[in-house]
Amino acid sequence: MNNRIFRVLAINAGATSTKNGIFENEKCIFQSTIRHDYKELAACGSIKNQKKLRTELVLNFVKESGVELSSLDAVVGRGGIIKPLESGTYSINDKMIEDLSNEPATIHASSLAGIIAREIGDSLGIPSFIVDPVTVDELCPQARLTGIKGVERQTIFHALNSKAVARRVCKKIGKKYEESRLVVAHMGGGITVGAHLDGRVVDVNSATAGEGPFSPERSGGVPLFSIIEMCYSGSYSKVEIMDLIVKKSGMQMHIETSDLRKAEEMITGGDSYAALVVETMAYMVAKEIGAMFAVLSGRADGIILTGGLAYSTLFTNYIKERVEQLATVYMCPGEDELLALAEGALAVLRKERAVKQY
Ligand SMILES: Nc1ncnc2c1ncn2[C@@H]1O[C@H](COP(=O)(O)OP(=O)(O)O)[C@@H](O)[C@H]1O
Ligand SMILES: CCCC(=O)OP(=O)(O)O
Repeated sequence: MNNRIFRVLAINAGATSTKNGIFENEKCIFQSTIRHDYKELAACGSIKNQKKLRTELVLNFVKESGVELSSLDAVVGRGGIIKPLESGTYSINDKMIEDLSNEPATIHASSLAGIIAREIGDSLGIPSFIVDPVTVDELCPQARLTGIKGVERQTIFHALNSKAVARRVCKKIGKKYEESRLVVAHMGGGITVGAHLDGRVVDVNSATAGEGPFSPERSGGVPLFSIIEMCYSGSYSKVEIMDLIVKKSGMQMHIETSDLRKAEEMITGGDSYAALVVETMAYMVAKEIGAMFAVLSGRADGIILTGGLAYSTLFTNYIKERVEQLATVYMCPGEDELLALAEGALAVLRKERAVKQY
């Protein structure tokens, strides 16, 4: 049974991209990364309304691959903002679809991958899964409490890739992930920096809740009173404020692009404000790494820089300058999300791992 070759379609909807892969067992036989123009997505009006565009892109991808849809054994998508849960592979059931279709899931594109995976899976009569969604919750009690009783922190972060690259680095340095201490900074459309202690992410800034560094399109932590003033100014609806924090702020608000490559071109062209914005984003990542280093009591086996922004030497050099005294910095540019999704689905198809129910 385990010698069988399984074909899996993996879908990863990110804030600025749609990434797809077709796997034959662990081997990726066809892959694509579609980087969306900010205006193309904005024209859809809402994340929900991006579903048609992104579904068409996934189906075109399969068509171009030459792989028959009917030859697939499973479809797996990146999970979105659903209820907090433990790490693992989950079957996409009706309750999950309901939660992926409603607030707060609808503020981030990751929810679309699960919805699209289920639709394609159902149309083919094959199972659909999500793996390590963005709401994997392993926070230590001290990371959960806030200064306002009843207001607790919730993890919304790049769980899938952060854990996948942490495992990869552990393999390289001859450690078990379950016995390691790492700081992992995932830097994409959103930026999250987590403290991984013995295989659990015990603290991490939320990607969407106005915490941590600003990112290509998120505000990160901002002075609360200024936001309260904006909320009561009469100039913004609730949705507009949330959109500002999650989709329309950060680097993009400052210099009108969420594409770091374009920002680098601006800097090369002599734009000193673009230079300040990019350097500040890196400064904030370094500051968050320092905070997570403290969470690990000042002892870490390494610091990992990953995500699309980690391709930029300019950006990562700014970070390294400030943190390389703390621990060895490992570079894992891009992400391992498609492979991690496929692996999660394969483990269930091979009955090596029990599928979890939402
Ligand atoms: N080669 C590169 N050099 C510099 N920046 C890059 C490169 N590739 C991607 N990026 C930047 O990484 C960011 C997107 O990261 P990514 O992890 O793909 O995001 P998401 O998954 O949120 O869509 C964008 O700002 C993009 O411009
Ligand atoms: C919602 C948490 C993960 C996240 O921010 O993903 P992107 O960087 O793909 O937007």
